[in-house]
Amino acid sequence: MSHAWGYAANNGPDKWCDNFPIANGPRQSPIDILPGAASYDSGLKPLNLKYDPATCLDILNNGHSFQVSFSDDNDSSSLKDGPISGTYRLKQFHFHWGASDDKGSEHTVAGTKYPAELHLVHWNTKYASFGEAASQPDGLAVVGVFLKIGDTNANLQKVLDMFGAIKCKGKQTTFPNFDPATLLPGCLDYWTYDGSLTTPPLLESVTWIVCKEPISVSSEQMGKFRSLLFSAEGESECCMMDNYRPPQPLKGRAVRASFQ
Ligand SMILES: NS(=O)(=O)c1ccc(C(=O)N2CCCN(Cc3ccccc3)CC2)cc1
Ligand SMILES: [Zn+2]
Repeated sequence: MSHAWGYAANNGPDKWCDNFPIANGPRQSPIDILPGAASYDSGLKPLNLKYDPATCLDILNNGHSFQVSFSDDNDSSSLKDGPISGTYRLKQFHFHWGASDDKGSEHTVAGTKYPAELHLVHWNTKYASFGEAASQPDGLAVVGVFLKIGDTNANLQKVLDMFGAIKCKGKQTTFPNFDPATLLPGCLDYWTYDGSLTTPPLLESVTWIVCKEPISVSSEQMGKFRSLLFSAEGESECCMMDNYRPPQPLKGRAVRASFQ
């Protein structure tokens, strides 16, 4: 049976526990990050991100967000060091955003919501595939980057310019030679904690790495995000917005900081 989960009142985050009881589990994401309660860990290494634009494949409207997917049959685009051991390969990146600029991020910082949040999804190569890794406690590492209203982001605009081809759920088009490193902030200081996927199946397999520094996005660019549709061609149009899960209980977890 396919689970028709979404972000509406009848199928949104408050209803996900009906089909995915792990929604009330011990290591759910996102969380509200309290910088004053995070403990600086001098043992945390700098993030070692290596991305090859040649691995960029396509862009897809999956009905919940849009995602840019990468070929992951070698380590050309991968994450090492930081809080993790071994090598994690980049699988895809996607975003979450709000109906207005005062909300949209999944993680919050001392209650502050950003208008959007980028997730770069990586899987642990000690497992055979993303799908296998997604069910393991150390299977995934997701780098989260906040978007903050400011100057137009020319690198992000390259992604937004593809939206005409993926307006509706299920639409996909090729997207060669995009470098996801251009979406990273200049400073890679981060918070890290053990968490989960923020969408069903909400698997508790994610080492979260949330960058302290946001990247910029203009208010007009945020409007472009909201021009995508949750709905498929021929269905009544439903604008894609507020596709974020609110913060979940910390349940005793430690949040570590890579910076003082
Ligand atoms: N917001 S986030 O936490 O960064 C996030 C990261 C990844 C996905 C993701 O790619 N998907 C699509 C399909 C794969 N499933 C896992 C799976 C389920 C069944 C059989 C194998 C793997 C996960 C959801 C979603 C959300
Ligand atoms: Zn996400």
